[in-house]
Amino acid sequence: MVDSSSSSLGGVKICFYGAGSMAEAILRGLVEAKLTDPNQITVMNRQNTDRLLQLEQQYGIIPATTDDLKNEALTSASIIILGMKPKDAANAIKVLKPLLRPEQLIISVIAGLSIDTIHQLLERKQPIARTMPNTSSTIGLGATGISYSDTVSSDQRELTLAIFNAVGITAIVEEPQIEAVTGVSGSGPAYVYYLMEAMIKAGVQLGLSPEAAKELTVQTVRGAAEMVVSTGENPGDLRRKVTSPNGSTQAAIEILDQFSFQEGINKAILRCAERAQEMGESIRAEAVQD
Ligand SMILES: NC(=O)C1=CN([C@@H]2O[C@H](COP(=O)(O)OP(=O)(O)OC[C@H]3O[C@@H](n4cnc5c(N)ncnc54)[C@H](O)[C@@H]3O)[C@@H](O)[C@H]2O)C=CC1
Ligand SMILES: O=C(O)[C@@H]1CCC=N1
Repeated sequence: MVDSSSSSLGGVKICFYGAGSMAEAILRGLVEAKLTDPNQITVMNRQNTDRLLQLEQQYGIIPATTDDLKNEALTSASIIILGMKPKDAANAIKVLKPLLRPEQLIISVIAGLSIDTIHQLLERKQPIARTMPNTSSTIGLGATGISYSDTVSSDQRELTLAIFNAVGITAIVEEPQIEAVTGVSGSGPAYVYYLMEAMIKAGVQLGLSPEAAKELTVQTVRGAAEMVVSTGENPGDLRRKVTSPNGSTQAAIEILDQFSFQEGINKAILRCAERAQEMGESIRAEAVQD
């Protein structure tokens, strides 16, 4: 089920544990949609205080710059969002373990990290929302897959939806399908940018200025996506409408087929999902080491 509705987060305290690009995309959405008061949001990272102060200046959120402030932020939040890289996750979760109260909701955006591994690292069945957003959340056009542990209450499910619906659309999936979400939409923006890079390069090769090639490419990708949304037609049907028999588009598609374009995309997405699983297994290995 895909959902794009939103509701208010009221006075719920949210702590971003990790303050990188994904954390910023989400907190920016929350603040700009006025879903929560910025002073209900605390942000922390490992050591880059300048980054926290920049986020404070830009969004009005509260930076947790000392160990005491970090501990207080983690202890007092109703929701803790794990936003570190997979390689840093095991250590960060171990630090969190003695500070947590049983009813605090953990939302993870970390690729590959399973609910079971988080439970193992915490040695208890904390409520967990495992999510896979994407960077388009920055402009409110994100696509986020969400799965919940059994211990997440219905209020916590609503809060999770409110957070991610503030930055785009959401789809609730069973946990094993989160890797598929990573393959399709988590990493998906990168495939589209890669396609755009190739289109711009070819345009320049054919004599367009770099600026014109870029503008035409960007508008084409934007227009194509918007056509699917506003007409409700399938991408395949829309493609066929562009493709006149024996015309220039058909000639282009034949070349793409010659280079196994669709197979390439298929294999890329399958490998992406597999890689996410491998990253998750590395974190699990750290969890069982202790
Ligand atoms: N960038 C993307 O397109 C997407 C990323 N993700 C996931 O989001 C997570 C974060 O990715 P980015 O924001 O791109 O990474 P990033 O490198 O921009 O940010 C990571 C943040 O975690 C902090 N951190 C690391 N260890 C910490 C610790 N022990 N305590 C406190 N803070 C700590 C770092 O200081 C930094 O602020 C990753 O796990 C990734 O799998 C999910 C979907 C899309
Ligand atoms: O490349 C990565 O591992 C992350 C996960 C989804 C997008 N970026």
